[in-house]
Amino acid sequence: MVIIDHTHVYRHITSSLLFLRSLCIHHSVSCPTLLFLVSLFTVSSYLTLDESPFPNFLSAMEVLMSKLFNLMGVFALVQTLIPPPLRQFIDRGLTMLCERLFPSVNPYPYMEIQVGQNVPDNHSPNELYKQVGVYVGSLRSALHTHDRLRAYRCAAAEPISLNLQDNASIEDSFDGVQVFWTKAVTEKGNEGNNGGSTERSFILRFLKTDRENIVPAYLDHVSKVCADIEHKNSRRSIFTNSHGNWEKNSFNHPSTFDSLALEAGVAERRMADLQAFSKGKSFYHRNGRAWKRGYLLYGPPGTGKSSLIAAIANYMQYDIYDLELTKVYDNTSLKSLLVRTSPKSVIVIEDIDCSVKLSNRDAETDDDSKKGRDSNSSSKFTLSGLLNFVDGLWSCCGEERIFIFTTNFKERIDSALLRPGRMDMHILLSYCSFHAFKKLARNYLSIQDHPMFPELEKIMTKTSFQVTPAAIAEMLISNQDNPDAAISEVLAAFSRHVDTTIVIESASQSMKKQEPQSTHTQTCRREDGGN
Ligand SMILES: Nc1ncnc2c1ncn2[C@@H]1O[C@H](COP(=O)(O)OP(=O)(O)OP(=O)(O)O)[C@@H](O)[C@H]1O
Repeated sequence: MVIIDHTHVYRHITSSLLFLRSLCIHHSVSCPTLLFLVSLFTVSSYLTLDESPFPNFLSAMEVLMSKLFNLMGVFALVQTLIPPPLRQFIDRGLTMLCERLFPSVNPYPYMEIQVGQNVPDNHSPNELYKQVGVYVGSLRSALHTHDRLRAYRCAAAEPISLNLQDNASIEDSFDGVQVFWTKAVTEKGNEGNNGGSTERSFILRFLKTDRENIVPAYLDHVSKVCADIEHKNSRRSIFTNSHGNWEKNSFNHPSTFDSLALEAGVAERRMADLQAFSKGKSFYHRNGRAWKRGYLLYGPPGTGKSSLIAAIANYMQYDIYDLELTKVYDNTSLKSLLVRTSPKSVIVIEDIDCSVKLSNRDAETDDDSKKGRDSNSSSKFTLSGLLNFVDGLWSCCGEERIFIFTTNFKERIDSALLRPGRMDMHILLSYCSFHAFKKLARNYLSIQDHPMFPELEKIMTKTSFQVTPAAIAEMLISNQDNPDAAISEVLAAFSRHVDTTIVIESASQSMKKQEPQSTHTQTCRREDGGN
């Protein structure tokens, strides 16, 4: 009696199936070849069995599978010995034979798309080939499933990129569909002679039934991911306008949301807003809005407006276009500058109230003003030109852009420029609070707490004397190796003013009774003449 170990048989079956699958996928073995092999096994099993082929189905299967398994090993060995062109020839022949014999059976369920190094007609480099290389190297599965990868770096400052070894394959999925990439390398011409050449390509393989889901959506996805990676890896640039053109420079400002001393929760809210913006393409399009965002940063000098712009650009990994309005000749050149900005960029106009005379439209009286012109200069550039720049038909000729205006005097800016849609958020950057001070102390002095903190907090909340983060930063920098001295200096600066402030405040209050006046103006004046 034959005792059959069922587990043994199942294990054979499973491993054989897995082996078949991997042969199909990674080694371009088509179904006809496999059908041929399996038939060969069946016949050989039939011949080698003592009795009828099916005296006991499971024992027959066991024999069959063990033979199949052995032959697969031999096949894999032979496969390495057969040159690829001959292998492809045999495969094609068997595929055609199979299609003739069994027209209703799909002998090769996979579809392949070859992405070559060059465009076939004009031999120019195939951009998609480069993109696939970047994409495939970025797949996380590459690190986990491959023991051998290639690493390269194009320039010293660029990050390291990974890529597949020649003839290696990798699996990916898109919208629930499984696809496989193979980095194919074919030798052409006489090997070893100068006339021979190497043809490289990526081959995308997926089930024919998935073709509708894959082409072109998946290839578009590959291009997009590659563009994102390249954008992320590229170095930031800052552009400034000169003679109607943008001049490019590399942007290395180190400011980040972490290095900024802001009020509690401000950095987090800004980052959340920026994140929502960067992911909001479909939201903006669905609602018929141009995919752009406008921020007005206002507050006294030295409160971090420029630093916040740099932090935003670094956080979003956007380039900066620093628009100098005094160098813009007319509305047409403004428009042409706008058209030449790239997507994923921050367009900045600093100190918008001082750049050119863009006074309140309602208050414009003379002839030039009626035409919307800046009467103080030879410029034909107008306020309405600027309004259209930020939120007109031309403002949406590039996508994913952030407009940022800064000013020390928000009240001087025309309300039309500040309305939502142009400046969506107005962000006040103000004098240094104790919360912001602690952040500066953490960044500049590397301390989280200090015995003098409670006293400093008390004084900072008690006095209306205000100091900008820039001024505090200076005190900390000059004592960066000595936290005690640094905190003492800040404490002394506030203590010196605390009495003065009380005097000024009480004087101010008594004056207010006669004629209302801003305490804020008093404290600012004190700071100007400070120390
Ligand atoms: N909130 C802040 N957090 C950290 N550093 C700051 C902050 N504000 C100012 N600083 C420091 O002070 C210096 C000046 O800041 P910044 O140029 O950003 O100020 P600003 O508001 O743009 O000034 P202005 O209105 O004169 O252009 C920078 O070196 C920056 O490091």
